[in-house]
Amino acid sequence: MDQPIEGFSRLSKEEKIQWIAQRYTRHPRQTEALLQQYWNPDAHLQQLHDEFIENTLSNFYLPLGVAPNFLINDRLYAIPMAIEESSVVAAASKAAKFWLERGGFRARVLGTEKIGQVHFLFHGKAADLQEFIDHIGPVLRKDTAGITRNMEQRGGGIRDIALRDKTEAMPGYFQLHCTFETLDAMGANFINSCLEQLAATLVREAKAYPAFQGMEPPVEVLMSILSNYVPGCLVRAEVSCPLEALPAECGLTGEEFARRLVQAVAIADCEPYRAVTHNKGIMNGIDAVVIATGNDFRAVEAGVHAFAARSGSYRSLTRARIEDGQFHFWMDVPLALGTVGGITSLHPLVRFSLELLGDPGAPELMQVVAVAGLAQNFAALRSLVTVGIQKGHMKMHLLNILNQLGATEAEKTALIDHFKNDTVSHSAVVETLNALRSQAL
Ligand SMILES: CC(C)(COP(=O)([O-])OP(=O)([O-])OC[C@H]1O[C@@H](n2cnc3c(N)ncnc32)[C@H](O)[C@@H]1OP(=O)([O-])[O-])[C@@H](O)C(=O)NCCC(=O)NCCSC(=O)C[C@@](C)(O)CC(=O)[O-]
Ligand SMILES: NC(=O)C1=CN([C@@H]2O[C@H](COP(=O)(O)OP(=O)(O)OC[C@H]3O[C@@H](n4cnc5c(N)ncnc54)[C@H](O)[C@@H]3O)[C@@H](O)[C@H]2O)C=CC1
Repeated sequence: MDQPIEGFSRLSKEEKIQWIAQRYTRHPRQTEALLQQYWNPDAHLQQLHDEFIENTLSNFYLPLGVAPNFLINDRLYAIPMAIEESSVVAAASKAAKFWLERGGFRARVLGTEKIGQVHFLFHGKAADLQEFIDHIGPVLRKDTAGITRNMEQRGGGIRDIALRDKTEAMPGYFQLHCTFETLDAMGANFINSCLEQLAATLVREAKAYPAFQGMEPPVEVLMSILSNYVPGCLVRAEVSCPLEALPAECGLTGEEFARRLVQAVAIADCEPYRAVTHNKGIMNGIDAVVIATGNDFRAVEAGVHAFAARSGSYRSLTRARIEDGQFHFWMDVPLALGTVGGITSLHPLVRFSLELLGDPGAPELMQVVAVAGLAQNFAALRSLVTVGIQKGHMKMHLLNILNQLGATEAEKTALIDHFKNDTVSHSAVVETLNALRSQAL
């Protein structure tokens, strides 16, 4: 019977690789060579990357691309994008060019409020609890002063601490629902440190509170954790142009093109099956920049999709309308991002990405990321309501297919030329490559 391993975390990286390769792979020597092939030759740099996570075996390459020509609030950006999917960077680049010629993107931060909660049980009267929380308010602030001092000096800190009664959802369940300002930090560690101190103060003061004597325990804290749902940490990205400035594509007038875009967004707003893919396309843009700048894309994804469902059904993140001869297209999206903290100062390519963006603060990065998402959605919808997604997407995917087939550089050049005017499909590429190879025999 397969045996588990004890003390894996204490093995050296080489020992970990050896055990994994021998235990789980068909050709252990080749596995070891493969994992070592992806190590960086600079041992110091490799150690830095090893230490980002636990049980590191190797590095996992993700392409880092760039989309130039993004005019955002009258400033030109080249946006770094880390993503494995073909056509995403091309689509963003094409959308950037399109709107560059039409006044560019506008973006503005609507709020930067972060959320954290202490989840606890209390089985007395809610009114008594509210009186108690009001009573210990100054102590809650005093006990967290050591944690919040520097953040407050920067203008941030704990904004509010409020009792929330959740007993209708679960007997005895109450929250300290807290709001924070964390400036250029995403703030998870700062918020969680504050919450754990608030919880300790809550328990300590409840035990000493006269009205709670005899309650054992008066308060039971279950969890102290930030929320990744941040509807108050919101940024708006938008574009607009006169209908006549829209391209007459595929025989459509600019107005007909705009109408189809508005209808495509309306479908994503009323049909969840479409909304999920519509928003996935937006996240192609958002995640690529979030990853390139060393931010936590899991936190962003969870919060954005919760926001898309805030009405009670899952809907489009973007909006579109035609008004007074103008096409308007925009998105409000919650983004808790950091330009300090996490790995933002550690990872050399993250530092490159932030430098590429002009070393923005978190509010400016929020705007760039939101614009990348809006641009991605525009590019996808522009294809979907005209020539279809496959023409462009598969044109970009062609190289992946040719690499899968082991095409030579000469064969790649010939087939890229061949498919300039034909829609790429895997079977068509195989047939064309085989015909080319049989001619060469
Ligand atoms: C793919 C394109 C851009 C081709 O578009 P095209 O018209 O064939 O490209 P082009 O050769 O005319 O070039 C126009 C511009 O596109 C960009 N571009 C063009 N080619 C490249 C390239 N090789 N490398 C870098 N950039 C490229 C670049 O900006 C270029 O300008 P230039 O640099 O020449 O001055 C277009 O068809 C497009 O935007 N399609 C949409 C593709 C897309 O949305 N991809 C996302 C993945 S599909 C998905 O997951 C999302 C989706 C669709 O499911 C979301 C949804 O359902 O809503
Ligand atoms: N559920 C979640 O989203 C969770 C995420 N994380 C991780 O937490 C990390 C982010 O945590 P943070 O507290 O943001 O990072 P952090 O703790 O690494 O750094 C933030 C600190 O930077 C300092 N700082 C310096 N200049 C600042 C400025 N201008 N503005 C604000 N702070 C400044 C402050 O001391 C601040 O507390 C991410 O890597 C994330 O993956 C951790 C736990 C949970």
